[in-house]
Amino acid sequence: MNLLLSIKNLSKSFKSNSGEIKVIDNISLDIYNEFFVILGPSGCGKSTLLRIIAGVDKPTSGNIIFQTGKPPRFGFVFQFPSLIPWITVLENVAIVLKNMGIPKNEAEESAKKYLSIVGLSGFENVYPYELSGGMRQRVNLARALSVQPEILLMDEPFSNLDPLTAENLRAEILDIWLSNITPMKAIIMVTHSVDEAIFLADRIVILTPRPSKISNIVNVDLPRPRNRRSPEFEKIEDLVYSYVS
Ligand SMILES: Nc1ncnc2c1ncn2[C@@H]1O[C@H](COP(=O)(O)OP(=O)(O)OP(=O)(O)O)[C@@H](O)[C@H]1O
Repeated sequence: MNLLLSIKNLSKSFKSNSGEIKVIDNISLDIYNEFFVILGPSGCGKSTLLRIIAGVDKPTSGNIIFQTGKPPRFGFVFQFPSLIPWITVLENVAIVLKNMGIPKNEAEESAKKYLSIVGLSGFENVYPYELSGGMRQRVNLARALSVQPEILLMDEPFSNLDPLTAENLRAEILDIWLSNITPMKAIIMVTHSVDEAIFLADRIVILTPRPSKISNIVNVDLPRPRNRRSPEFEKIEDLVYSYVS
């Protein structure tokens, strides 16, 4: 495995009316080319950690060292897709590429390609309000993939979807990840679902309640697609639950 980034002695506090709230307490982690999941209870600081990795928030102390010496290209998928309502699905993806300076035709061709990868061929010319929640999240994913990220950051991407849609999308993200059709070297995903973490991850870091420290790191060395009913899956589930509780 190739090391991509090292989180070194990272702490984060926020100022509030009642004083300082410490959210992250001295976390150090190495992330390799892997599907890496950050698991922890609500409010422990998972999203904050993801935002700091992305460079959109700053740590109070500590830092992140990128192996290449500079931050890689990130793609983001958040829990709630933030699509622009008055432009089509195709334009919602292409706009990101046009903003990067890619010419209109090329941006639209590329947007079509990524919409097809996420199973939305034929929906290019519809508007976001015409889509189901799952389809909107697919557009979000197409948009994140279209920038050809080296690291895809996902913050609870399935938690606002119905169970069946969430399960389909999990399978598709795994397919995309395993097929190497994109230059993605790692996926870093935040969740509070133990089941989802074990289903998807190569490794899971389990955080404690706020201020979050590392409780444990678990390797999920199971072949894919994973069978949730297998004794091996259940064994890891028991182990992870023993660390979260
Ligand atoms: N900009 C901010 N200013 C003040 N407090 C903040 C800010 N961002 C986050 N927090 C606080 O930091 C804590 C951690 O928030 P964060 O969203 O990182 O947690 P989380 O583990 O992702 O939670 P959840 O699973 O519920 O989404 C929370 O108590 C939150 O209120």
